[in-house]
Amino acid sequence: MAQYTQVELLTLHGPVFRRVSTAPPRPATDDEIPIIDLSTIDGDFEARKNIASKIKSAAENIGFFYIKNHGIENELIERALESAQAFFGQTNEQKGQAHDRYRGVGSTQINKKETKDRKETFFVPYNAAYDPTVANPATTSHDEKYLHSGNDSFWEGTDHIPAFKKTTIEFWQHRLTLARKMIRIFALALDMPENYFDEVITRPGADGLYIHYPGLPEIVPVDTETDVGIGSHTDIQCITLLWQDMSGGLQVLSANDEWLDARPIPGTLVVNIGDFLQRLSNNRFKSTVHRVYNRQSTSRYSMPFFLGFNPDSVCQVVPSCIDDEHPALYEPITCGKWHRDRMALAQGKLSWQESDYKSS
Ligand SMILES: O=C(O)CCC(=O)C(=O)O
Ligand SMILES: [Fe+2]
Repeated sequence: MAQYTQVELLTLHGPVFRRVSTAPPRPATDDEIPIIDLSTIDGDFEARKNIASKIKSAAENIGFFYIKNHGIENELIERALESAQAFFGQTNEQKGQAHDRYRGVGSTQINKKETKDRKETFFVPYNAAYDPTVANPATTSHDEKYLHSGNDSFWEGTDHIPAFKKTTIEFWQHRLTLARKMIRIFALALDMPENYFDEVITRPGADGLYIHYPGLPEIVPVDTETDVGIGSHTDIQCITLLWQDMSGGLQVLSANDEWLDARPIPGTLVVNIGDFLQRLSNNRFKSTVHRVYNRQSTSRYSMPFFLGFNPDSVCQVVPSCIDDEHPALYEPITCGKWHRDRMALAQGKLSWQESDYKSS
């Protein structure tokens, strides 16, 4: 008989409980987490519709899939990985110099019912000055100023790492370009015109991260305070593009309440849907619970990229996801407010009762 436990997630509607099998994670089959080939993404419309139909089915089922032939050169990924390793290889004091972009091991706890996260992170938020599609980066709205800090001084603390800034920005730019192409495919997958979301991704939330999960001997003895790499959670914004090294450890909660290993596959990125896109799709596309364990002796590195929509654009449930049987479940809202409130909730600065999201 299968045994179950529960995962508790903090959401803006209050806590949500998910049943989870206590069985160890098992490998996902190719049907469960499919590999989708993007080699024709720049081809004709029929080819893009074909990709969209595969993404639609993955998005409606598990909310996770791999992409291959995604157009980001392996050479660039290797350089980015070297930059991440050089950054995390510094002393804590040196890492602290990139202070507002660096979070140390155990400084976050994404799931309050699990342990602190045994990972360290460096992140780069959206900056119009690096966005290849923005002609005049100087003009920013209030919300953009909040999310997209133009304060670039943190790079100074990384000056001594050769090409760190250049490589990090280059990798961020390529992922932004790919994420925008993916959002056009997602519009098709939602049975909308391809350009449906174009106006809300002109200056989007776009956070590029380097993550290091230290190996176990680096924390002696085994530290029960920081057992999980990153606790069970869902991503906040629209889509996540994730590069992971060959360590393994990323686990995805299936619709049957089982943990599945999203095993590393060379040449691929993992794509998953976040809560904001789930909301806009009236829950048709799934924002799926996932977590990372790194219980081996060696480091695990990953590089996620989180795409939201423009923080000040009001977005409503996509019309194709509403009909008589499926009325809109959610009010229009900006991705900026959604993101800010979710981050505040995660940091304990907002309790769900205070928020505007309480269901009546
Ligand atoms: O490191 C990974 O593989 C996943 C990280 C993740 O889920 C996150 O940062 O939201
Ligand atoms: Fe995540």
